[in-house]
Amino acid sequence: MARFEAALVASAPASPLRWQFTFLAGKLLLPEGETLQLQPLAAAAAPLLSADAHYLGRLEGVDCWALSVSELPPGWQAVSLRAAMLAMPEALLAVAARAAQLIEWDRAHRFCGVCGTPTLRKGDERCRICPACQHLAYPRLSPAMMALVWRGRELLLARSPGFAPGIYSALAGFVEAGESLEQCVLREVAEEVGVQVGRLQYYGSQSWPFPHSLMVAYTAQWQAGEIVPQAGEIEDAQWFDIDALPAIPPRFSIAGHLIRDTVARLKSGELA
Ligand SMILES: NC(=O)c1ccc[n+]([C@@H]2O[C@H](COP(=O)([O-])OP(=O)(O)OC[C@H]3O[C@@H](n4cnc5c(N)ncnc54)[C@H](O)[C@@H]3O)[C@@H](O)[C@H]2O)c1
Ligand SMILES: [Mg+2]
Ligand SMILES: [Zn+2]
Repeated sequence: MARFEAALVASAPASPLRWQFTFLAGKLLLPEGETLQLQPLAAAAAPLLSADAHYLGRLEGVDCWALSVSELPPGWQAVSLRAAMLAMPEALLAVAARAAQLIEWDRAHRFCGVCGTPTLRKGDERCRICPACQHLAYPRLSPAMMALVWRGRELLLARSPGFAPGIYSALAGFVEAGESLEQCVLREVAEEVGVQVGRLQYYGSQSWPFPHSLMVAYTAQWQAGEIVPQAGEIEDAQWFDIDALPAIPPRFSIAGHLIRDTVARLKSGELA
């Protein structure tokens, strides 16, 4: 796995190349005409690093920066972050997720949420501070559970209205104030598909920059209840035999990893 060293400021002499994640209204800028492959830029390449760029750290010794621009520089194209991330190598995915979330945080916290005063970036940590009331705004994360419900050789997969046609996935839902992740799994599964689950097993997590989710994924065994899809949230939900799955998300998302790895565990008898 490529080594990424996070940092707030560049500590060593600048590398001749740099990874630069430049955003325009939430879209990622890539040099025109290229495929969706983000390429390291020569240090002097446009768009030049502006003073409010965010230094992210070093990926395999190459400096990584994030910045936002207000108009499209000549010779660049704006592409969807999701589409670009689908084409990125794994190591770059995490840096792109960090870049996107810092740009969104910087954009959404320019004024103090307490007194409305314009905020400033703190020099010693990733934080915006209000010069009037000292209120601190750190980059916001929204924890969200993901649950793959299983029963014997079957998986409970669902689709939300915004999913690509035919795609089914694991259930997902934001953790609410005062709730643990486990309580969120039980609540969201009951709300979204009407069944009760148990034997929660942690699977893994993923930073998900749309716009600032932190996905925490579990497998959960069905305990009771018939599927009743939540109107408005869940377009369809069904039990699928592990040898007859519908189209599922690619391995780019933790849902894609979770479903494929759980199928393997059910087939091997590791999960039973
Ligand atoms: N990486 C993956 O594999 C994967 C797969 C599915 C969903 N997700 C993500 O999981 C997250 C939650 O999924 P969901 O949309 O089903 O959530 P959900 O089931 O809780 O329902 C979404 C609703 O939650 C509310 N909401 C929006 N932002 C919120 C926030 N930050 N905190 C609390 N409530 C909020 C809104 O009313 C929204 O309609 C989303 O960011 C989604 O993109 C990731
Ligand atoms: Mg949901
Ligand atoms: Zn303030």
